[in-house]
Amino acid sequence: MIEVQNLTKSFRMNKKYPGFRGALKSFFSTEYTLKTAVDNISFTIQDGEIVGYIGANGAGKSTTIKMMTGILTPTSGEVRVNGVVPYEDRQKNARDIGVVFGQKTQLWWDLPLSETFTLLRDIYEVSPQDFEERMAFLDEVLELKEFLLTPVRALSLGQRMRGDLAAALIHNPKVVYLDEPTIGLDVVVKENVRKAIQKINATYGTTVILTTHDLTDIEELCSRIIIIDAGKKIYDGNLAHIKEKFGYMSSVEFLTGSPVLPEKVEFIRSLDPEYLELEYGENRLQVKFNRNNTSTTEITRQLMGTLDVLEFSIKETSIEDIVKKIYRNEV
Ligand SMILES: Nc1ncnc2c1ncn2[C@@H]1O[C@H](COP(=O)(O)OP(=O)(O)OP(=O)(O)O)[C@@H](O)[C@H]1O
Repeated sequence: MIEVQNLTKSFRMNKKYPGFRGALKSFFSTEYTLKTAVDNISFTIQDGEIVGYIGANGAGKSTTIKMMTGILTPTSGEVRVNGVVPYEDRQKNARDIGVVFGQKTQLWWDLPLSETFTLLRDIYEVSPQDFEERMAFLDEVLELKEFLLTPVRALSLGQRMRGDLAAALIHNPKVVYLDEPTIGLDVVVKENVRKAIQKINATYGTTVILTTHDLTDIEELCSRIIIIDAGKKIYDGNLAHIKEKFGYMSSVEFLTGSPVLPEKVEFIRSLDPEYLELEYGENRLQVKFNRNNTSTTEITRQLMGTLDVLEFSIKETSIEDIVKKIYRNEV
């Protein structure tokens, strides 16, 4: 079980002054400002859960994960992972967790993947029999065989990510932290990685904490999500509840040859008075609406007549949109 209680992390930063002289002054100054990246967050995660930990850029996700994995010490509050305080007992904690940072590899760059695995086997003191079993399972779910002997630097991004996942799981950890595990991958590899995560969770009851900006990752993997914004927890609950509200949200963007005049487009609100939002930009208009109330075709048809449309595209609902809605207490 993971218990996070009143967790807070503030960073001290040298006060910034403008210009070159200002930069020098900041460098030698003893004045500082405090940035609170994680602000009094509490939650409990049960064994075997897959929890999506989501929020906009800079919301405080990585900082929370770093405290949960023991890389950072909180300013106040506490984390316990199966009774261990990660930043106080880093070695003990490391035996029970696996970590993947999608943006950075933890594999040895010049070694073939297979040697990284044997090194990890020795570091974690995995018995030869357990290692064999584990590798067979990981090969089955992640299809590693074809590139096991390739040096990591020569792997494609998708192969590298599968290798990173396998490396994080060799010692059969009870908890894995996956920070953007599908970032930059193509659709097919994303799907393979998701399937592997599901299978690992189902077979070994591994607890998974997942941060991602990809809504499909969340939909396919997480029954529970925790949403944070500006360091604070703003939602903790069922994904079904969020989907009911936002699963039908859609958005269409128009690029125009001349500026968009609000008085010419505001009439569109009548198609979906409950949800429709208009976002104006320079020669650009974005219309966000609920597909239960109207359709992309209807909106496009009506706006084609009044706007000087060069191009239009349909966009997925983003995490940022959902966070904004929650902030307005619409959930
Ligand atoms: N070492 C640090 N020193 C100062 N500020 C920091 C430090 N690490 C993070 N921050 C700040 O804390 C806030 C939260 O950062 P964090 O990396 O946790 O966000 P995030 O939700 O993971 O964002 P992203 O989705 O972009 O990775 C940001 O404003 C960031 O600039």
